[in-house]
Amino acid sequence: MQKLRIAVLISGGGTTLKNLIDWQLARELPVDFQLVISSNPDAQGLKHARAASIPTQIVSRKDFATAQEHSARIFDLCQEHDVQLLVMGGYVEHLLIAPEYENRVINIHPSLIPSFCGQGYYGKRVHQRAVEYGVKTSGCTVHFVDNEYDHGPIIAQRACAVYDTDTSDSLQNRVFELECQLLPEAIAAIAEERVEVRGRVVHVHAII
Ligand SMILES: Nc1nc2c(c(=O)[nH]1)N[C@@H](CN(C=O)c1ccc(C(=O)N[C@@H](CCC(=O)O)C(=O)O)cc1)CN2
Ligand SMILES: NCC(=O)N[C@@H]1O[C@H](COP(=O)([O-])[O-])[C@@H](O)[C@H]1O
Repeated sequence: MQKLRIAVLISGGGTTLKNLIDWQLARELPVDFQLVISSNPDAQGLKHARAASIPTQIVSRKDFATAQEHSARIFDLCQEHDVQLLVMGGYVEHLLIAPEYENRVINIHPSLIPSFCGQGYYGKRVHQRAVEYGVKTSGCTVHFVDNEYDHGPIIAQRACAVYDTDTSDSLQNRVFELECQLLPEAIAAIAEERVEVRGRVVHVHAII
């Protein structure tokens, strides 16, 4: 099978990127990493990319007048590297999708969308607010990215319990374990051409 040419967008620790690299090294993910793009020159995640010999590019938001110009630079790089799928892993900037990349950008969000998502909801804040609200179930969501935060068609979700003894740290750890399975599974489904988008509804066809 042809491997899917992917790029990963990061802003910080790169824990999602590291997990994808580990899956690819274990030959459980049919992808070739073309590029890691960071919005932050000091992102720790860049070390994971360099250790895996993946080319890196820094595209800082502050170097561009508008989110549109910043996003356009990111998609120009994707075109130059013939990227088929762009994956957000802890990316915090607002991305405006180039028409040719519609339904070719995905994100993993650490809650069950449409709960605890949108502007201001990223990283540990998501879990802090879920614990404060007292929900009994949380989880993670992989979705296609459109021009609104955490709004595009949902590809897959996985849930876990939330206990009244949980802190934002303990919940983050439990959800992250789910993320480490769900995102590679979703990417593999896209690579195997098993994912079909019909309006807002995504059909993920099983392997027969
Ligand atoms: N067009 C889209 N862009 C982005 C999406 C998306 O779904 N559509 N997802 C985010 C990732 N994300 C959660 O999954 C997320 C990240 C950041 C924010 C946020 O509130 N950001 C702050 C700025 C933070 C900073 O610069 O340090 C803000 O906008 O005020 C919300 C959701 C990535 N982009
Ligand atoms: N709203 C998006 C969001 O909150 N993403 C979350 O950032 C973490 C990875 O960040 P890292 O790569 O900086 O470790 C992941 O848990 C991901 O779900």
